[in-house]
Amino acid sequence: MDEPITPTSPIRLLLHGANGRMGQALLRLAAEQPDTFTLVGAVSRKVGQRVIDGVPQFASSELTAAPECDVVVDFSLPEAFDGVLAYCVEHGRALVSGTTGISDTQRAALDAAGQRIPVLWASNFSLGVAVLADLVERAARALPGWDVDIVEQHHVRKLDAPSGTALTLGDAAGQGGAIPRYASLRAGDIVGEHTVQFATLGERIELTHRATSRDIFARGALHAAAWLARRPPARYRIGDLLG
Ligand SMILES: NC(=O)C1=CN([C@@H]2O[C@H](COP(=O)(O)OP(=O)(O)OC[C@H]3O[C@@H](n4cnc5c(N)ncnc54)[C@H](OP(=O)(O)O)[C@@H]3O)[C@@H](O)[C@H]2O)C=CC1
Ligand SMILES: O=C(O)C1=N[C@H](C(=O)O)C[C@H](O)C1
Repeated sequence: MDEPITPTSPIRLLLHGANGRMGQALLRLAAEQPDTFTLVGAVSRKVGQRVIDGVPQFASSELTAAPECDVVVDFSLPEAFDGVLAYCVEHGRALVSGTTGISDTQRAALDAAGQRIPVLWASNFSLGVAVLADLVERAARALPGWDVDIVEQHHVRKLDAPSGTALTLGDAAGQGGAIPRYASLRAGDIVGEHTVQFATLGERIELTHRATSRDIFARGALHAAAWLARRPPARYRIGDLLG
């Protein structure tokens, strides 16, 4: 039987996508907060079962062999997403996911999972982007008929386009009545940049967010994990977390 969770016991965290760029940032930052988190496992596609720096490693095909946890944090790829979501629903684990490029069917599965487990998915866990989305909606509402274009730039290894954040900003513009267009650039090691441009004859507004470190996303996701771990089942949004 699970140990009772008290506010003083660390949250048992299972990391899915641990070998990746985000996974490595999450491992480092979670390990720096031993009073808040106990890392019970790190899951990636290629590893077998072994222990690195005190953290048991599991291949995604062995997910069910991972120890019990209070929350799973997932930053992987769309092809890995169904497996981790099914695991969380079946085993009653809370899920924080930042995996982008997921399909409409996968989004619907997230909604359905909210009936059974606490689940929070966000395309971007930085505070700055949450504020930007709010600004974009207000600007779109205040500027009817203006052209709205969203330009996103990321590192060359990013697979999905437009980025999840660009689509979220597009939704915000849509809430304000705009029909946005998207442009994507892949260059060098850019962590993540998003510009929303509002243009009409004779004038132009640009709202830009630049991420220079993945730690902002990892910190936001860990904050979300600590918040979500002890909540009742529901499909939560980042706005619920930020109030
Ligand atoms: N919401 C947010 O704030 C942010 C979201 N992201 C998103 O997070 C995701 C990860 O980004 P990033 O870390 O840069 O990507 P990486 O490619 O560096 O890492 C992906 C990870 O997923 C694992 N993986 C891939 N396929 C499978 C599979 N079939 N089963 C299990 N695990 C698998 C990889 O394992 P292995 O290495 O063994 O192949 C790796 O650990 C992306 O979708 C990205 O867009 C990124 C930054 C911020
Ligand atoms: O893949 C990335 O790197 C990022 N992905 C997220 C997205 O698709 O918006 C968030 C951030 O921009 C970095």
